Amino acid sequence: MKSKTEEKDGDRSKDVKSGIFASCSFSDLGLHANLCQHLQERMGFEVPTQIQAQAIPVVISGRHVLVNAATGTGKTIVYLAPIVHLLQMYEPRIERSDGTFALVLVPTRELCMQVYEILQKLVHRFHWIVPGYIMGGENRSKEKARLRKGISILIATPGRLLDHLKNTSSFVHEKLRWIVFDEADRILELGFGKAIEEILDILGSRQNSSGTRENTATKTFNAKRQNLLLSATLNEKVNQLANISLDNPIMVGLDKKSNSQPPKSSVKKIAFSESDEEVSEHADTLGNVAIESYNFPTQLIQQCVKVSCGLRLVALLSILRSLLERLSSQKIVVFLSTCDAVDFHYSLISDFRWSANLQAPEDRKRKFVDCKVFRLHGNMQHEDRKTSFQGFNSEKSALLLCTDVAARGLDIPKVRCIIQYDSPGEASEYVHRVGRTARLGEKGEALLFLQPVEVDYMHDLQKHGVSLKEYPLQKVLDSFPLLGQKHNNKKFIALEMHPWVLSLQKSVENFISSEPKLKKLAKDAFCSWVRAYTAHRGDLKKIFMVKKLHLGHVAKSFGLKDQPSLVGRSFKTQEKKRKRDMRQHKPSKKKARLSVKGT
Ligand SMILES: Nc1ncnc2c1ncn2[C@@H]1O[C@H](COP(=O)(O)OP(=O)(O)OP(=O)(O)O)[C@@H](O)[C@H]1O
Repeated sequence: MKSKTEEKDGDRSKDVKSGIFASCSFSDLGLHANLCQHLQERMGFEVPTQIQAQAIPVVISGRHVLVNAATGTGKTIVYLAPIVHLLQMYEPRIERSDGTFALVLVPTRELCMQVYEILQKLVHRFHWIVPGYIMGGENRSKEKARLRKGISILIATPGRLLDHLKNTSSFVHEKLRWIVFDEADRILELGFGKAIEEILDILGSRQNSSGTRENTATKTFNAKRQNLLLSATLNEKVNQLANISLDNPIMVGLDKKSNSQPPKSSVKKIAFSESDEEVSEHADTLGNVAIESYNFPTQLIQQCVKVSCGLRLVALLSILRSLLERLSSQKIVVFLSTCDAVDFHYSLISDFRWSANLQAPEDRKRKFVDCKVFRLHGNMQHEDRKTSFQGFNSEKSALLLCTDVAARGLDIPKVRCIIQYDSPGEASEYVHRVGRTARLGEKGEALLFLQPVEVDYMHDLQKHGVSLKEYPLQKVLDSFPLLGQKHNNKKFIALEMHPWVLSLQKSVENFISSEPKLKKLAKDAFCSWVRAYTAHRGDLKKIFMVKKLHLGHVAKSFGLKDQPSLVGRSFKTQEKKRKRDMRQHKPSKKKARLSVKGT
């Protein structure tokens, strides 16, 4: 028999799910019966989500569309299902020699593989529709061979696509009908703007640069072309992309509750919630589609861990241990700002063994964070990156340490907690990072680490509709027994003096100083972390001020006992080297910033 709490939880989950799923069926949306049956029986999708119910008929109608909906609401099917539906209707049937009919552009390799895998399942009954992918890091000649044979629906990262468009003469795309930009804003943030313009030019799908829409009858714009843009966060960059790539689009998913300015555009707007449905015409250009307030899954618990710099590492390790003790099966993702920081924390967490008794012999020490650990960042070898991502995906209980390379679009089953150990910068990145949990009505929690000097960032997030509760760090620290005894939690004690904190910090420092490789990783991570901290942009510079950092405390947060001046000197040396390299290579400001961020 179910307990009352379980029943309540069940009811709540039903409520959440009813806000996500629509009350119609896939066939009501106009999709082919075979495809609907396949979605239900093979993929387990009983009914469409609300955004699917809203957007699929619009995509089938052939209009250009801009889709905005919360993370994890099923946007991938919004474009893949109508494309498969329309392609399977072609008479005579399409053939491989016809080349590519649909192109899906995504910002990262992991997302490329993920969309490809969903597409593979979706075309299962339509064997004449060939799915394929091309992306950075893969073997070019093998990709050329696959393109020569013909790929009907192609998933691609922008750089590699442009490469093939320029250099692979056997890549047939004359019949291209759809261009989809998934995570459109991220593609542009990663500096692919110029590549996208070139791609649109080569494919003859770019509208004129004056910002006014070209008549679809003009020579460059193919009347049959249908372009789609999707993201959970829209901004001025998407606005620019929309202006150059969409023709008289319909916008689906903008919620009335958001503080968005109504777009001054010829865009038709359809509200996300069915009861809210509204279609309205606006004036001339796409103008301002920036959304200030973001939508979050209602079941997502969002908290903030306020902790001073020197205690960050101990707090992180303790929270991880507490989460894993609370639920034996836990999938946790920790976001860090740089590749070096990922490598250091990965090695530390994988190897650090501990006993509450500091004098205990090595063989009596146990792993402090007892679960499988994975890492993911842009500087890893392509194959390692693949193995790591697939490994974390398939585990029931595991920890992933990563940069923002994992922030977008990734649909990893059963992730219960997102920890933002380093803050995300732009609020839109916060949205995507936390969006890796609480997907499609599942439970999830998100913890954001902030130092006391950074708390203004919470106000910045509040402007975007994010409200954070304080995480009970003291209570968690009190809950750990030292030498078999729990801390007397009736007595308030400053975290800096907390016996658990002191003991753990000392053990971590001893462990790192005894492992030369780890110590080197810690120093590198320290240096790149400080550099990344200086790379915050715009108003965020006033919150994340490097001047306010105590470098000694930063060193402590990497378990370094060295005096800050020593580590600081190596930081200065690296900084000089970086400036010298920059002078030699002269990358654009944007690229320099990205390399500092090092995702
Ligand atoms: N109609 C449906 N019924 C059940 N599950 C669905 C349905 N549509 C999609 N899903 C599942 O929901 C999850 C989220 O889908 P998807 O990754 O497309 O979300 P998204 O909106 O693109 O998220 P993000 O903004 O983070 O990229 C996936 O696991 C997908 O298989």
